[in-house]
Amino acid sequence: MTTKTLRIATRKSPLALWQAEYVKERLIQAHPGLTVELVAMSTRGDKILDAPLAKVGGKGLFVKELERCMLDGEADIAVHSMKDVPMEFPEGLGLAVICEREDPRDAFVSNTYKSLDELPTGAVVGTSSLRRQCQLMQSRPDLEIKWLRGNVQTRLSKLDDGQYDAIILATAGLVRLEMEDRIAQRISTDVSLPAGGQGAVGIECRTDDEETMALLAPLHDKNTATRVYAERAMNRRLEGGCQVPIACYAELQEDQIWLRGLVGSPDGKTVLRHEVRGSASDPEALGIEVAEVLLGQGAQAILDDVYNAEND
Ligand SMILES: NCc1[nH]cc(CCC(=O)O)c1CC(=O)O
Repeated sequence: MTTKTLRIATRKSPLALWQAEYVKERLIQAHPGLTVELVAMSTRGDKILDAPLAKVGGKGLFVKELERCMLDGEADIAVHSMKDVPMEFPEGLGLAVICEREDPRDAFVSNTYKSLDELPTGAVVGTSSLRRQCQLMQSRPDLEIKWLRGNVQTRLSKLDDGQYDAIILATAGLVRLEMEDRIAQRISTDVSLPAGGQGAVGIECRTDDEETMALLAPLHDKNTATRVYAERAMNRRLEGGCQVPIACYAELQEDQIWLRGLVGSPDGKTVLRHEVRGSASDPEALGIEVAEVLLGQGAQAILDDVYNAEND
């Protein structure tokens, strides 16, 4: 029995709160007697909804404010969607645990059409992810991609208003929010390769807080972590910032990792792909290998164009 209280810093969006509650429940299950409190905060990224996210500091913005909360000692841990976690951590903080992955695929959501293939020529599809846009445009250059931001509920209400024929969201978010019935199609990873870390929840804490790290340990899922380490190593080598058309996805096949990576132009006209299979004992090496092949194919020029366009 422990009598400790652990505080979780979290954003107030429904998905962030779900993830924090999930970690809280699992911690209490693993450690009867442990008290877990949520410290919910509105971050700047949640308040500024009219500007492109990249212009208000990127997705990393959400994470930074939670990190400040831990460094100030107002919270002990922060729970994140792994795909939103920047590659580098501030001094004194680190990723302690990665929990078991939910379905990593992108979801096709529509009130009219059952699948991507059913969309008529010129249909309007909502997403603000350059990764999704690039892959959609590659397989369906006739589609019109329209900007879509906000949390999952906001995005769904814009679809329901009739502003889009379909929108693309992460399956994991919809499943967690018990809105699985909104998913018309789980898009094959061959058609839309996910973002690194998509569908996985990670927990960050102070690296000198051994007591907390020991409490978190039972939540770690080794297989998910191996896969996500490979994906993040690729992103890190490509210096994949917040809003870039980079995709990667690792699967385990016995003791092998199969890692697929992609960098493409937002219009889908240039799409570089590479995949490797290799030992699961060194996931980072595989991530770096895929990144270097993509760089050899010209990935840097594509990424530079995206960064320059963003800064216009
Ligand atoms: N970009 C925001 C975000 N961050 C994590 C998820 C979904 C859950 C996950 O991937 O873990 C979403 C929503 C979405 O992309 O539809």
